[in-house]
Amino acid sequence: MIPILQIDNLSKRYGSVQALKQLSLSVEPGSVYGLLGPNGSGKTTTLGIVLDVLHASSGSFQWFGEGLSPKTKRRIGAILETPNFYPYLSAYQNLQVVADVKGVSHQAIAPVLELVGLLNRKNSAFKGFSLGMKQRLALAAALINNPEVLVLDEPTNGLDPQGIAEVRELILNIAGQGKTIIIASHLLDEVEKVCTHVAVLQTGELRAAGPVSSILAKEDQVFIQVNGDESRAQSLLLNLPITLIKAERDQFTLSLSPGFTSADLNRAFFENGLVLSQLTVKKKSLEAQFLQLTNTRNT
Ligand SMILES: Nc1ncnc2c1ncn2[C@@H]1O[C@H](COP(=O)(O)OP(=O)(O)OP(=O)(O)O)[C@@H](O)[C@H]1O
Repeated sequence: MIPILQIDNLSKRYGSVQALKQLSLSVEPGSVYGLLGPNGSGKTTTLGIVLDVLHASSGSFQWFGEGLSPKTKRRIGAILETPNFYPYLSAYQNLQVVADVKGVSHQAIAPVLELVGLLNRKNSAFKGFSLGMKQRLALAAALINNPEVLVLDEPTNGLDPQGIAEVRELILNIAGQGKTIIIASHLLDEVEKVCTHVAVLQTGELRAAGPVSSILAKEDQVFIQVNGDESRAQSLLLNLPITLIKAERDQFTLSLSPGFTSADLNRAFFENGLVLSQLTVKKKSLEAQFLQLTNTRNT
């Protein structure tokens, strides 16, 4: 399958600041892809480059397997900054302006207002909107030409808890319609709640990337391969203090309950006459490391 976005060895230097170092990642269709990192880790720089607002120092990227062109740009909707609308125009009138700029029929306005929950406020002036409503109107504007991908930079920044919940729910709704979404966020909690995949950035370097469930796993995960009787291994595992995450022939991924170590697991197999040909522990430390980096869970 052709990735929605493929980034290869992207680097960016601002004078003496190396903002991005050899970043490579791939966003698959239908995913909600989080770029997670503390302030200054290079998220906005990455989005700026792939949206053609900034130039990379080196490296390349492709959208839909092609270079960026007016045609590919039309397939991407983006909100990079706090949205700017005309304060005295209504939500509907502001979207008329956006529709005209993008060459879209005004018939597209009502459905996107409905999607973001602002249809009943369509005649209210923008200046009276809460920050959450302003952000939802920005999402409506980004969606008006029905793009395949939505790119959002810190979409819940500055919102109150209710606004945050509304915008996150809306993002999930939009993803549910089959759109691919790329979100930059410094909030681990946000990425866990909204994203299917994550790339963790620190000072411009990729620390880890993959499905959220494996990258931000709560427990240490242990991968084992059994030499010999797979079904006996299965039944032994059922009687041990572990949670089975994945079983594939003679290979098992599991998490250990507190107090039960990988040495205990190895001994249990040995005592039951089964030999492990491989035992690898994937530390949960990424979450711990990330929390240390950002020093917060939800600010
Ligand atoms: N125009 C610029 N000139 C010089 N340095 C810059 C410029 N823009 C960004 N930087 C630096 O590049 C690094 C990456 O910044 P970037 O804004 O991409 O990070 P970020 O993860 O998006 O953080 P934030 O959420 O704070 O925007 C930082 O060290 C930042 O200070």
